[in-house]
Amino acid sequence: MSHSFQVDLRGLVDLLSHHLYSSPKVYLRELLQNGVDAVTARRGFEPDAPAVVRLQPGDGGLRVEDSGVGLTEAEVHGLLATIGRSSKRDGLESARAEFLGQFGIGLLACFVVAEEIRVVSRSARDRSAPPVEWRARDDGSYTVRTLPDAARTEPGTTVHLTARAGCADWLGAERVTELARHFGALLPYDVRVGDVPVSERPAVWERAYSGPDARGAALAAHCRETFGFAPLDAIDLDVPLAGLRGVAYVLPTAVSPAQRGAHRVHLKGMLLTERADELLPDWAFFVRCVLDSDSLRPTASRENLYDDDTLAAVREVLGERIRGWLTELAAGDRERLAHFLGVHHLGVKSLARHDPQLLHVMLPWLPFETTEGTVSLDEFARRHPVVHFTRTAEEFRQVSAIAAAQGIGVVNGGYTYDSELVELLPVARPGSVVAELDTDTVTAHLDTVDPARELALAPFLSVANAALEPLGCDVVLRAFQPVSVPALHLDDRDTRHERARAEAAEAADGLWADILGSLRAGRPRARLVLNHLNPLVHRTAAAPDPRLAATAVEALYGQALLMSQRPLRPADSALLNRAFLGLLDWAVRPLEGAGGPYGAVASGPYGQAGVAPAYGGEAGVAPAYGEAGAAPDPADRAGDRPDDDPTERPAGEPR
Ligand SMILES: Nc1ncnc2c1ncn2[C@@H]1O[C@H](COP(=O)(O)OP(=O)(O)OP(=O)(O)O)[C@@H](O)[C@H]1O
Repeated sequence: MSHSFQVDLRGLVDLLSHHLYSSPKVYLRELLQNGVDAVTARRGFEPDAPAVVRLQPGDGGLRVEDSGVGLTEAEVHGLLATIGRSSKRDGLESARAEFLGQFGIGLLACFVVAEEIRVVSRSARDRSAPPVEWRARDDGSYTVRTLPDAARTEPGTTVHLTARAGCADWLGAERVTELARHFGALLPYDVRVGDVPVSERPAVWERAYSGPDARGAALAAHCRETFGFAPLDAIDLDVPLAGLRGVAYVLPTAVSPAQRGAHRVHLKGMLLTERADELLPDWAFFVRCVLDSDSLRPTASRENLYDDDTLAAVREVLGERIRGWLTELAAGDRERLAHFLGVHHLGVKSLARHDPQLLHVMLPWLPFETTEGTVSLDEFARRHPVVHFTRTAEEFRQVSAIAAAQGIGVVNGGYTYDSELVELLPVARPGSVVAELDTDTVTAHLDTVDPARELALAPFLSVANAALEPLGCDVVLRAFQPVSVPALHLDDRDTRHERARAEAAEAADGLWADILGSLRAGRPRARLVLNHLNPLVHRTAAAPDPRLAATAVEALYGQALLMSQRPLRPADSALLNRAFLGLLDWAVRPLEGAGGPYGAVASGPYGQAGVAPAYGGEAGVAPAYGEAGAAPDPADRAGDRPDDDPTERPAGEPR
């Protein structure tokens, strides 16, 4: 024996109100939608039929009357009283396209705010059929009865809602007016609350204006009202073939490309959502849209867009439109383009990576940081036969001043998308040559020092190399501009990766160490290039005491590191600290003894205990290179100072 499902209406309403709809306000959208669909259905066979939906709040309830197709008694049983049955789904796909509803659950939304729904309807299809009344309660019971002819003379439907306890507000005049405007301002028919029209049609982007300025001002005002910002520009989105009408407003300030746009989408005039985030391609994050579409479909909650092929096609078409606007600006309105790029160059760069045509169009306008300031790649490529670039901003900072002084043009590829775009340059500008700048290229561009001079400085270079050995850094001597830069720290990513790998290999054991060892690409060395033209480097090389020279080289290393703006490792911070104190120590040393400018320190405020003896024993006697053997062991140096308290160094921090 077969049975039919029973429906617990209260459970169903609870499901809708708590899990499908975001707010009770949707009840009004469902009523508007049914009224509009009924008018559309009637006009399908009676084109001149009146097209009115009137909402009348009052007496703790709401009345919604439409001049639509109406229902016969049989249809009331079959459609209103059958959950999930819809007259709008029965026809062909093309028939469904005309209507807003399709699921057959909309009327149930009224039970979220009403305890009783009473419908009085008269069919336009069968004028001989009497008016019919359907009365349904939220416990699932309903009654149907026919009414005398006089109860409703004209075709159409009136829905009466009686507020559920605590929900009278939702049916009050103020709330109903607000909601009707919110959802229904662009509906195609005459929608009123009482006698006050709700409709704002034609939409602001479809109205006739006295000229472009008046239109621009109206759109700007609309954008402020809708999104709360004054747009940089407005892009028309009319694409009749795709059933799309609307406008995209360009944001006046930069936003993160990761931020999903909240667009306002109407379906056949009815507001579907104010938070559509899948409407545009990701790169178009610099606009906010208001759109009315005939082709897109809603999800069952009617609060978002159904993600299907149609949405993908719409995304494509809208992207095309926004791209077209950009191309037009580049061709004809440079001032506006510059203004736009000043704010949104990141979005355009992101787009240009995947769009050779746009890259070609925008290349003369997109700004890049280079050794010649902020210029376009186009212009830069014209000036430099080889466009060098760094992959990180930090590498750029390390080398930009030096590279510029040697005549090497470098682009900072460290900003988002920039290195990708530089690498695409040969595609956009055939014949251009692009090369990544590494430490070897920079060093190769620096002049070598006269071999005899370098030989004479060999003892100093040996001290310098020994001083930086614990930091994995080689010291080389070159002559370069600007003279004011004493030292250049070169440490590219490959070197750093290789060093990190080597450190991991040392810490690991067994198989893992072998694997890491087999990956070894070469000696992981950073490089400190001392500038032979710089007077300070001269004086350092001529320092009478190798220990002073070593401390000065450490300080030069620290300064070069700071200039490169690279994050400091603990070993680097320790070195900076040590070098600073070491130099201070050397600087104040003449105070020792009785001959200093402040008289004898022995009896001074510091007393005897404050006097630091010079390194190596006798105060003031500094061993020259060659004497006292090799350079001091940097690991020992700090420790043999009497005032160097090892307890002040953070535990585990390398010296
Ligand atoms: N005002 C009305 N005039 C004429 N028919 C109506 C009216 N309201 C509802 N109906 C009929 O009742 C059916 C069910 O309505 P309901 O609102 O539950 O679902 P729907 O509008 O078909 O779909 P959806 O759930 O997507 O809104 C409709 O398909 C329609 O045939």
